[in-house]
Amino acid sequence: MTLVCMYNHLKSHRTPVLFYQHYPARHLIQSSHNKSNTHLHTILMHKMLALAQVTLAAVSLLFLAGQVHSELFTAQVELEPLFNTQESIVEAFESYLAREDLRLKEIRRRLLPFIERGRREHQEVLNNPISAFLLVKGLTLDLDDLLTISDRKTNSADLASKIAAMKNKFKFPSQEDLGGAATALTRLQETYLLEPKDMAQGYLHGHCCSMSLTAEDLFELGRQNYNQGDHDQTIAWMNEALLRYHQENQNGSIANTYRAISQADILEYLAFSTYQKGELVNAIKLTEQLLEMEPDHPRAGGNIGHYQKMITDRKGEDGGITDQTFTVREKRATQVGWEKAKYEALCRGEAQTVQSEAKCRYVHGGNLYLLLGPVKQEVVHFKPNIYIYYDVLYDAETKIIQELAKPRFKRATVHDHATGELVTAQYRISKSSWLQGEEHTVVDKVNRRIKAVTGLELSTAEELQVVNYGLGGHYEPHFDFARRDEKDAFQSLGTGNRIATFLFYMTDVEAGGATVFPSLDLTLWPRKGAAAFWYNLFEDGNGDVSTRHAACPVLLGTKWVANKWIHERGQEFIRPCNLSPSNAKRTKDSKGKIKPLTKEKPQRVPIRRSQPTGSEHILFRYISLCILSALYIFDKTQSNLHVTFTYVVNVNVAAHHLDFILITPKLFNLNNLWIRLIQLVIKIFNKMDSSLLEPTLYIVKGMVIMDNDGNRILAKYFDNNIFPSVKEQKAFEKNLFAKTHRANSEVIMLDGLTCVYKSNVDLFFYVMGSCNDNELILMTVLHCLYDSTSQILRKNVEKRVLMENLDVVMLAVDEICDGGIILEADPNAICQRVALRADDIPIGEQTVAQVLQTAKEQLKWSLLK
Ligand SMILES: O=C(O)CCC(=O)C(=O)O
Ligand SMILES: [Fe+2]
Repeated sequence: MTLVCMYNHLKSHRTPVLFYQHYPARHLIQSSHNKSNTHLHTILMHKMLALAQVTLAAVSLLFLAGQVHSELFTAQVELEPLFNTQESIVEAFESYLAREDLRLKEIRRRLLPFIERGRREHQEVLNNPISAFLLVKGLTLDLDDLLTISDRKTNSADLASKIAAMKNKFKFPSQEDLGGAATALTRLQETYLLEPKDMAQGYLHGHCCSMSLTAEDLFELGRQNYNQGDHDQTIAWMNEALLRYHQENQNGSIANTYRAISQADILEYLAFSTYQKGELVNAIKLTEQLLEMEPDHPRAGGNIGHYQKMITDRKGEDGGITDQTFTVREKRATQVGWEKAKYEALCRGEAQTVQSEAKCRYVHGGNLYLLLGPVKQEVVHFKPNIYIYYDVLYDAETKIIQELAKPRFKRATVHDHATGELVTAQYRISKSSWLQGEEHTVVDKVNRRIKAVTGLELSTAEELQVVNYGLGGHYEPHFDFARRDEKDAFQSLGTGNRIATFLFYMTDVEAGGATVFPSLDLTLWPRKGAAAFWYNLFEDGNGDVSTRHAACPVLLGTKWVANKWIHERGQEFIRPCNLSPSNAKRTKDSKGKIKPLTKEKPQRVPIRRSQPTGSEHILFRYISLCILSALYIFDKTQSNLHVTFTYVVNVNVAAHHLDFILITPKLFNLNNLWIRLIQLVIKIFNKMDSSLLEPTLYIVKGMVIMDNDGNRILAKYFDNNIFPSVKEQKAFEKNLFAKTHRANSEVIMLDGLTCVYKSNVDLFFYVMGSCNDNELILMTVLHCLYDSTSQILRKNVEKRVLMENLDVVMLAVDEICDGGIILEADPNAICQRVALRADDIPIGEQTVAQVLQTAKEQLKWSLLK
């Protein structure tokens, strides 16, 4: 009976309660609501009543009665206003404390004559009638005054009413928010296998440091775990709470009288969870400790008897579960099943398989927008094909989308299979808004961009959904498409099922928050401005169950995404139905894991045109540059153009695509073809009204050649904004050399620049571009720099020979690139030109500066003739 009673007592906390649930004033309130809590509360009340916490009782009452806002924890942005609330609360308390200080000072002042009289010779006081009068007055009138001042409640009442007034003005979290926030920590702990002892000190998966937790905080987290029936976690948290309690007592950081919990409270949970785990001997030990601390404890004695009886009934067996044979991970897998365990492992960045065929490329999909700025596509998974597109959302657009979404945020819902209704669920913690294309040009632009990149029809797609994840916000494994047995799924829309998902990442997430595909062993880490894309349906219209995916809990930082669910209708000619058996549903193995399709023909990629080959990528980019260059020259001179550029474009307007013809680099007169071309380019630009990526001619930021000690031999920077002084340039070069001279790769990102490099014997060649630039173009420039140097040095690419021919190499650098614009990428052409110049002007007779000046002049005139 006793035991049942205790169990009930503990169980009675299952409903979420305020954080300091044991705070005396709150006990007062709660115990009147909840009879079963009365006993525990009475004990604590006795301890605390002396404090006469009228103020806090009033404030707490206010929270229970007042207006509080729920679900703030479901989106990070919703929590921001709490700082205002907090600030006002601090202000109100500061003013209360100042007035209380004054009051206490006054009491002290009025007490002084009492003390002084007491110190004087008693007879002396009595001999003086004035002093004697004051003695009498002191213990009558003055005492009354003192008591009145001591009992003055105006300050606390004022504080309470001030805070009461705040409820209409500021946002306050609700009990549900508190529960949600605590559950979030538990979720993070489970998913990322965090240790309570690390979390207690403010460590999150190696990320330091949030605020460390007090014994009361730790106790509350333990209690939350208890309420969820997780006794291992309860024990872990309560042990930490106990430890912290002792530390705090030792260093006197919390006044004992004001403590919201006692050691006995912690021990009670600890003992009971230990019992729940079946570890009876330990449970007895803990309960005995509890009894030592509180000999009158109402349940402890009875429980010990009960545990002992259980041990006797089991003939001395403890009944404890020996967990030692399992690792934490194995145990978790047995607790939560295959899929969740895999999901969590992928969230931690474990268990990923990188497909060897995965590769990056530039694609345009035959789309006019993308021809001028092809998108960077990475195929991160084949069958099903999952793509990442980089730099497809600008920061400025992200900001606007966030601002549009915020005022309309609603808690994200899920589709209830059984009822067909949209409901909120613990397994999806975020807030979202839907944005229509018509409401803002940015939304419209983004929609058109999705259409351009995917090649799919968007008129039947859902609106753009913008999502902000909350505390530990996540979305457990789910399908984006509706299963056949789902009631009412998308039927009312009349647009068919969700054929594909396009998911923008609007933030980088500091830790956690990945998108994972448990069946595919695939983790996608959010990268600001990038987007993931995949088909949810096979070509026969059946759902592809291997696309089941999840959003991992956000461990640190902020996660915003925006997704577009594209529907079947309208895609009939773009992605025609295919009933081939290779599109049959995938099957699962005994563990529930999706079996890979062995003979399936490759799924159609979302790009309608044939994929460009490696050299074509570079070509596309050059073409766009050429078109722009043509415009640039056109702009400068208005007529009579002479063009020095390498590539000429022949435009096939009728077919709505551009065919490119390579023509040898020679000066030639502008003829009809060029005029037509320029007219067409203007037309395309008009049509585009905004290009996908803003192409620029100023691609190269700098070129450097260093020796194998990292000393600069030749350096040229084209953008003064990046490194305004030589000192900064040299610091950058030092860093660049340190990072690259031993690395076995050819490209790195440094100080926001993409740097491609190549080394030979005792020389290092570098070409730098901005981080948005196409590495392939930078690579081409690098190869041109290297190959022309090699030709100039007659294949002796070494420091000594280079120093002897430095002037000619400098000329070559100028021929390759002027002010950041690439002029030529063909080493043969470069060598021809520098040879010409070098012969023309006997270099020995001029300074290098003069040579360069002349070279520049010539180039300028050849451009603007
Ligand atoms: O946020 C993510 O990473 C995935 C979101 C998602 O799967 C969804 O909203 O359906
Ligand atoms: Fe999804």
